[in-house]
Amino acid sequence: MRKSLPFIAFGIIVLVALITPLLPLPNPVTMNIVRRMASPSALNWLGTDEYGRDMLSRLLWGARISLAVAASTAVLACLIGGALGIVAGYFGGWISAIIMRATDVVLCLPHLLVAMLVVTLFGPGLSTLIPVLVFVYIPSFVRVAQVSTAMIRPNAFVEAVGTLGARQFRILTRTILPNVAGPLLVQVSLTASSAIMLESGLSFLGLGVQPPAPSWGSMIGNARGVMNMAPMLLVWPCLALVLAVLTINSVCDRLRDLLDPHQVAKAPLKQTAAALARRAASRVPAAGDLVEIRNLDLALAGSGEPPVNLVYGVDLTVKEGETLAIVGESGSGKSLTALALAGLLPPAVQVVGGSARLAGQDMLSLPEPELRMLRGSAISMVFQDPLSSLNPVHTVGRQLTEAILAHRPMSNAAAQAEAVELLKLVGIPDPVARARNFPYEMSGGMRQRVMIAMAISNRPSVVIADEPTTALDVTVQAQVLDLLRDLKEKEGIAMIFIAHSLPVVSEIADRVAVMYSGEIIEEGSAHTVLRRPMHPYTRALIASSPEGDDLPEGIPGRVPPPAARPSGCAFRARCAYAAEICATGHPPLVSIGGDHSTRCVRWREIA
Ligand SMILES: Nc1ncnc2c1ncn2[C@@H]1O[C@H](COP(=O)(O)OP(=O)(O)OP(=O)(O)O)[C@@H](O)[C@H]1O
Repeated sequence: MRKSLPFIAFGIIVLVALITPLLPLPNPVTMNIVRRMASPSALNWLGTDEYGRDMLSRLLWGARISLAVAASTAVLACLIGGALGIVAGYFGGWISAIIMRATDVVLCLPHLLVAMLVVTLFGPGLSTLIPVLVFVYIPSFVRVAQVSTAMIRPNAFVEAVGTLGARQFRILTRTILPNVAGPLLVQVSLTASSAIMLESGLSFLGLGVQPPAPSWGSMIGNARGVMNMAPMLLVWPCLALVLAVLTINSVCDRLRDLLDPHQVAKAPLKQTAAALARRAASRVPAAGDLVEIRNLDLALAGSGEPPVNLVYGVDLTVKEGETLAIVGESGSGKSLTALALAGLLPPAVQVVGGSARLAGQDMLSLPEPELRMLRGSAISMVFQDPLSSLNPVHTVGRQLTEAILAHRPMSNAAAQAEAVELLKLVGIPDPVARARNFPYEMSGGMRQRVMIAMAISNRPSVVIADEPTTALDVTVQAQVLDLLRDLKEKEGIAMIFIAHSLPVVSEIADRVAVMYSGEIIEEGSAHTVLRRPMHPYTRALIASSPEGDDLPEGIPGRVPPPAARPSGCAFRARCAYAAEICATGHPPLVSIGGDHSTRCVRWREIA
């Protein structure tokens, strides 16, 4: 309820502004000199102004103008600035240079002075005010959209859509736009509250909404002259202004929280978080599966387009204390499968079927607030790049302390002591001094240890480690793998370990699932899959990163893009064992003894 309060308050403000013409209020511009500056009464609930006009009526009609100016300014600036920013971020080069330099120039101009100049030249009124406000707010949208697009542009999925022959316009609108919509939406709400302030400032100076039309700014300006005799005339419009801006800012904060699934739960949720985590833990069937992913189908949904399947019918289970490794080349669907379990799928990717249960709780049907409480407490993640996952402006000790306090109510001092213990547990020497370091003061290996400490800080039942050693050099890789293995043995935490290379997972995994082109093609105990691989793709993966002095053998070709997945076996175009039968029908995942299964129809010949 507390979380939806800003939306409720905003909804009430908008509703009241919309129905103002229907309310039985006195005309906001009709003067009544006899009742000048009258005190509040049954006739005029908030009294009258210096011309005898009803204050309540003027406030509500003024709200309509303020909100209309704010909404049209924010939407128009978002459309123009967002489009320019996406184009600049996507194409880069001279196009970006021109757009961004022009943006810099506009940003250098003081908003209020530009608005005053234009309004003075072209005359006051809404038809001048709105375009000038749109002009001064466009640059902030350009910047947000440009930065977000430039960050998404290098991702494999953007290139994949391009290689399918999609036109630039389609890539921009269907692939990039859904990924930058979140930050743009937050900017819309920020701009709306800022535009209300600017409009009021201009109206106060007599350059905005023209009398006798009511506007909060002009009401403040008029009340200033009579504030000695009727101070409340100044209070009401100021109060309306403060309330509207505060409400829009709170909506903006909530939007940011809702649109950023990586945010951890805030302090008020501590009790519920702990309760949920306990509830989740208590649901674990005695010797049952902690994680149970069944028939998971994920797709890239474009408006009006048939969805492109990215992950097909994935079935996976992880028992308590067990480590499951998901292995495969880039683009095989490993990360999306794990992200679905954590409720962290990118906005463009949708669940089209199946379930992903953690301790019996279907994570795909949980609302975001509950998911957020479980993240960090029942399930946590270690990402590939610790530098971008750690906040550069806080010490690692503080970040660890906050991670603990977000889920467990305790004193700050106790959380700090626990943070130091955690640093010690993950093998960081001199943990008390290291807790005071900023992330940039640590080596890559140290930072990854901090990330691991953070992931286990609330004793989750399962940790997802998404290529945690890829960004590290070989020696440090081995140390981090040793640490994860130790933690798994000492703490009994289950783990889903995502990797490209099979030898890496041989160190740590109990079971291995090999993924190719969105589906599992082989699964079994780590020992069996590594010693007796029964799918040519698994064999090729092992040969591509051999142990010892053997030379690696590259796998010819590349993973087919999701929209161009061939019929039959998806690996057949790259497979040395491919035969006619591989092109007919989709090969099922068949059990070939014990818990070992493969999707290769020719596994007997391979054996
Ligand atoms: N936000 C997204 N929008 C559109 N497509 C996406 C998105 N994220 C992933 N994909 C696509 O989904 C498919 C599977 O991606 P996923 O990241 O799960 O692969 P992966 O095996 O984990 O690869 P990597 O090892 O590179 O992380 C890829 O084709 C990828 O391009």
